Amino acid sequence: MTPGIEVTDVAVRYGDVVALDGVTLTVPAGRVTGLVGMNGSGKSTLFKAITGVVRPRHGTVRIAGVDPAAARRQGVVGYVPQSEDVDWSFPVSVRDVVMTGRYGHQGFTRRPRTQDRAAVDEALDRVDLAGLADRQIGQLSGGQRKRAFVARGIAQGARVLLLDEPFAGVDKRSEATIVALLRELAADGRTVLVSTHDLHALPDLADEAVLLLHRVLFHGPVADALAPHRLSAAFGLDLGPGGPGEPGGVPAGRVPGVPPSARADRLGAAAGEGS
Ligand SMILES: Nc1ncnc2c1ncn2[C@@H]1O[C@H](COP(=O)(O)OP(=O)(O)OP(=O)(O)O)[C@@H](O)[C@H]1O
Repeated sequence: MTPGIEVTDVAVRYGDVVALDGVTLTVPAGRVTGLVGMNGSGKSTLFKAITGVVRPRHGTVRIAGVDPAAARRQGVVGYVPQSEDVDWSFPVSVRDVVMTGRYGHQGFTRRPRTQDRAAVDEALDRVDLAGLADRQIGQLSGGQRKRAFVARGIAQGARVLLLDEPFAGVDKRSEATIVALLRELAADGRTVLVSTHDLHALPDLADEAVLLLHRVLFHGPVADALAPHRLSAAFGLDLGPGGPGEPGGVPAGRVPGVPPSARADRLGAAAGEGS
């Protein structure tokens, strides 16, 4: 089977800031992979390199066997942005957001055809949002908003789904719904790469985990990624003798001191990424 994403020796800098340095990683299709790292470790930059939004100084990225530009043209990658990257007051409905996933199928007139409407309805059904399709996107809960963007990826026909912090601002019940959905989408053969600070969510969410700190510190089974010495290296913390939530370890859940960054692009810009 073609690997979902192959990143080879990728380096990205912003001026003097080294965001990624020698990142080599193969993300398999048919599994959910968790991308874990502290604030500023390069997770969003890795997503941007995969979607072709930033061009690495050196190294290569292949998505389902093609380069990021071709993957973008072919609609191979679906991107679910961080909540902070979306203007939720933008006057568009949930259906409109999902329809942006069909742009690549519509030709330059961007006029939805019957098959586009059918694909959008099917995607909304799949994420259980059919009943909320005509609501303004900002009137959804945090978890529903994430599912709307997942539906956009499904409508697009994306074989690779990238989710940037999908559990930030989402309650536990919605989180469980999203985890179940992502597992189903991976079981269909898609590649699912999810960045998260939420170590508590990781065992249910992911089949494997990548620890990132500008380079890949570890890639393997989730249980091994959660070993205290590995988390300590990834987060620069003294976690004590136990792992997260264990005696002597940091409290279960979010790692302290690593809040999601606050960025505020327009919905249109976010919706354009990866589509
Ligand atoms: N546009 C930019 N210009 C300059 N530096 C940047 C830019 N974007 C990111 N950086 C820097 O690159 C490094 C990696 O940032 P990146 O956003 O990829 O990390 P992250 O792991 O996604 O963090 P977060 O959890 O906050 O989203 C950080 O040091 C960040 O300050």
